[in-house]
Amino acid sequence: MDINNAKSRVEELTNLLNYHNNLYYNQDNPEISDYEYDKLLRELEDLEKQFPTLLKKDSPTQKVGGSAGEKFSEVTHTVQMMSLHDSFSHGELLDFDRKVREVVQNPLYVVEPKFDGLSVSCEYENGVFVRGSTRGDGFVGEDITDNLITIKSLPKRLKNAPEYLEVRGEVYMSDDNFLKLLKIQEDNEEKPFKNPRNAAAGSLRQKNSKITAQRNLDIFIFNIQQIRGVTLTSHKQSLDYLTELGFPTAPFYNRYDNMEDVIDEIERINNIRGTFGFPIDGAVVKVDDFSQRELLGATAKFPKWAEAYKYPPEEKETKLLDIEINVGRTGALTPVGIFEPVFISGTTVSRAVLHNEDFIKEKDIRIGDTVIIRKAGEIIPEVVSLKSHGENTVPYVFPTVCPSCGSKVTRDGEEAAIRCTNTECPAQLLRHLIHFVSRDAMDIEGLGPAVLEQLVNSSLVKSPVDLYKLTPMDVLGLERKAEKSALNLIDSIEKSKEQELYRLIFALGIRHIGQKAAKLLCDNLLTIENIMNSKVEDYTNIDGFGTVMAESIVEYFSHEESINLIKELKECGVKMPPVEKKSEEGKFAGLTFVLTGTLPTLKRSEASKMIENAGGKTSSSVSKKTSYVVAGEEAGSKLTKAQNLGVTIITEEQLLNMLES
Ligand SMILES: NC(=O)c1ccc[n+]([C@@H]2O[C@H](COP(=O)([O-])OP(=O)(O)OC[C@H]3O[C@@H](n4cnc5c(N)ncnc54)[C@H](O)[C@@H]3O)[C@@H](O)[C@H]2O)c1
Ligand SMILES: [Zn+2]
Repeated sequence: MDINNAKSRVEELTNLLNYHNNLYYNQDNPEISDYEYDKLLRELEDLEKQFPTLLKKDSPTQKVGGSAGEKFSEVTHTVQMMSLHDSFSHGELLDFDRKVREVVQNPLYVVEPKFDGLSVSCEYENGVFVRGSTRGDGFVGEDITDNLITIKSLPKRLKNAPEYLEVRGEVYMSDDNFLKLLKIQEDNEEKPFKNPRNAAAGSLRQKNSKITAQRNLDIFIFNIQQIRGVTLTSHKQSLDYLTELGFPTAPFYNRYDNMEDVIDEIERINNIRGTFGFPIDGAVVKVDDFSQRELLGATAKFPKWAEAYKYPPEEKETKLLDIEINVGRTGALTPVGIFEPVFISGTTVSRAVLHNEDFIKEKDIRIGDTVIIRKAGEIIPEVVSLKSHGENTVPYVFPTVCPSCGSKVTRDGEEAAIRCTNTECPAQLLRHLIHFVSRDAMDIEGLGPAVLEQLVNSSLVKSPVDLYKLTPMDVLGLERKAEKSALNLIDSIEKSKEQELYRLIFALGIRHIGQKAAKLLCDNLLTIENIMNSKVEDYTNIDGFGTVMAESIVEYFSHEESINLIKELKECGVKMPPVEKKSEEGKFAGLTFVLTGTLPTLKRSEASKMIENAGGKTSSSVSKKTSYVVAGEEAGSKLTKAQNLGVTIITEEQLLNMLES
């Protein structure tokens, strides 16, 4: 690869990883498996090693991926909460050992399970739990004290405690509690969490600590961040001490003086990892002696005295019995493999995603074949590859008509997806309705998929408008609907007429318009009429709005059906209240700032806060719409871009002066 290719791949990987970091850390809703994420991160790390000039200070390889959200108040960590460097092979562990031995002599290593949950810090003053926080970006986290209090296994009072103690641990959800939660979510027809880690993170970062309490989280404490009044000299000693104080610590943490034994221990843990009852995604090797740790030091992101070993995702062979085709909301046909049930990573599974037509063709996967499936911490596993063809199997032919409505399907251009374009397709209608009533959209309680399916099948509902025409008698005619719940349902449909405008825009299910984009549209264009009648340029003038999104809206409202839908919804009483324009308060109202490089005194999060408090906006990328770029030391590509675009560049000092003046 030459430097130019490498440069564009580095940029691409950086964007991708930042995108997935946001989904994973801030929304607890990853799109790809950890395994796939780790592969992308490793590719970036390798490219940066090969082309050191491409290494940026804010690369995902150089910083912890999270950030403190707006839901909670911020906590500044006295001791940085770092990440761990990953190894994926025994060879990499030997490299780690070699590097350690270049600095210190005769290291002892402690090996412990790597819990798969959410990293937290807990502080105790004179033995009383006073504060707990998330890792955030490692420097500033979120105050989640109230939520941590609900965790039974976390001691709130310590006996014989030191004057001050800050410990670090991992909040997790046990396998049992995770399976229970999935069952509850299924019964309530809620979107299930993808894996125990996301369930733990999603449950802990709840504004309402009552919800956290219901989720039955647990915690393991694995480190002392700060202590006053007691002196400890090694990791093993501090884990023993934590156990003595009553903290839940790892069920085993053994110490070794050579890498062969360390690797044996790591593999022993791997072989029994399904039996623990709590989720782990690897093992951690740590230099035991604190004075040796000091000599080894740290990078910006992780200590050089510890290494994580990530276990490969579990893979199993099974027989493919059938291929089912699901029709999604936008009409996309997705193949799902149905196979002989297998037990994998803690659960029995019998369905797996088969991606798309190209995937099936490329691997020549046929019904009756033996395939390899993998579950990389996800609940719905995926087919990885073909193991062997079964007897008398024939190549799979992807349907040319929609399995739901029988219309001919199309495949547009480059896209791998095959779609049914019939606007009256019942399968699409059902998906569309499920989306329309969902919690983030019109939020109609009591209208789960099962009820909607009956409404669609009985032809009572042919479009979202029909929901607003339902009578209690219609609903009572459905299976398993008692009078009370029928009335409740009509009531919640009625209530949804008052929903804010952005919810309706999101509910329409316009391609590329998620909840955030819907909010942007409403905040800037204020009324449904403006949103329906604007031109591509009007949309792209909105900060955060791209051409793809703009074109998608224009295309959506170019159809008569879309215009009629809005009209009929209005006639049925859906309010679509106009958005009140935010009063232009604060010195920085209407201004957008981009921060880049290391500022001399402020952390970036602090500077952002100050800008936002003054009514300004901050953005992570420079465009023509940027008002100011605040540049610190070692500012990289954003600075160059600002110069090219002629955006005003200021220093931290100038920013502070502007705020004060
Ligand atoms: N699927 C996605 O889209 C996606 C996106 C971002 C990150 N991720 C996952 O998150 C990982 C990166 O997250 P990270 O930076 O938190 O690193 P990490 O989770 O791989 O390792 C660091 C963490 O391990 C935890 N830990 C658990 N047991 C421990 C023990 N015994 N000792 C010390 N620490 C222990 C700590 O809380 C620490 O924060 C990636 O490798 C990836 O697997 C996935
Ligand atoms: Zn169809």
